[in-house]
Amino acid sequence: MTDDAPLLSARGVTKWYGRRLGCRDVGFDLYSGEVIAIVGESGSGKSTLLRLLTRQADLDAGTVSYRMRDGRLRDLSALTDAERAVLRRTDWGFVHQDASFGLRMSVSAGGNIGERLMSAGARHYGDIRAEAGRWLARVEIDQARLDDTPDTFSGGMRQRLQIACSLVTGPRLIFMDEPTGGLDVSVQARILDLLRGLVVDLGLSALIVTHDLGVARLLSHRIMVMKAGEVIESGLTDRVLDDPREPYTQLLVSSILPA
Ligand SMILES: Nc1ncnc2c1ncn2[C@@H]1O[C@H](COP(=O)(O)OP(=O)(O)OP(=O)(O)O)[C@@H](O)[C@H]1O
Repeated sequence: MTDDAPLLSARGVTKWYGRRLGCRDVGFDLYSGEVIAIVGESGSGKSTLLRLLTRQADLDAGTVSYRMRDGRLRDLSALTDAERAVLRRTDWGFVHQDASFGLRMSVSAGGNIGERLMSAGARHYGDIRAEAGRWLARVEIDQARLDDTPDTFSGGMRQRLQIACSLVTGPRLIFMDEPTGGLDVSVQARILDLLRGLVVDLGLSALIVTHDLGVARLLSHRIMVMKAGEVIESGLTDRVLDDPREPYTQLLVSSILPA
């Protein structure tokens, strides 16, 4: 397996909720160092797709494969629960819109980062605490807040802490679901700046679900546009946003549709 092989590969990914379509026949390859944004209006299937890719929900049809650290592309369905858990704890990071999905709100900031480090095998208390402090600084949270709990943090600080927790184990792939949703515009801008810097510095791959085309423009190399559960257009971000081919994408870009 060469480095040209995709990191994540989806084929024919399909999910029904009873008779309601979640998503249908989605296929794409994500390469190392690449950021793909999944955009579309509310209910178009973005979060469903993300849950299927991370195997938080079962597929009705299709496959999702991931290139493991040993270079082998493995079908995620063929992994044991333990192997999937290791991926989630170490090689994948998650940033949720709702920080309470990604953080333990009554555990200190240092404890949140430390737990993730320990689940990846770290044992030495002093090292864990030092690493947690470094990561707080890296996401621009005052290290004096190391022992404070996230329920005393602002929304922006919680997102920064989620980012620190997800990156501390050196993951290769980050999944983000509306990472700046619900934040003030100025707070959003600073977090997007931080994310953009980290993605570049660490050479991360990421999949970002967003209804905000500005977020997609700033962070992603490629875009997939979803409508009613299907990917109706995909391509390089600038091409899709500056020269959308599908009438639906044109409406989305001109903000006529509620994104
Ligand atoms: N757990 C569920 N049970 C039943 N139907 C669901 C479930 N989750 C999603 N759906 C349906 O699947 C379709 C896609 O929803 P999904 O949440 O993936 O869209 P979305 O693009 O992420 O929307 P939003 O931006 O509002 O989160 C919708 O019709 C939704 O009602």
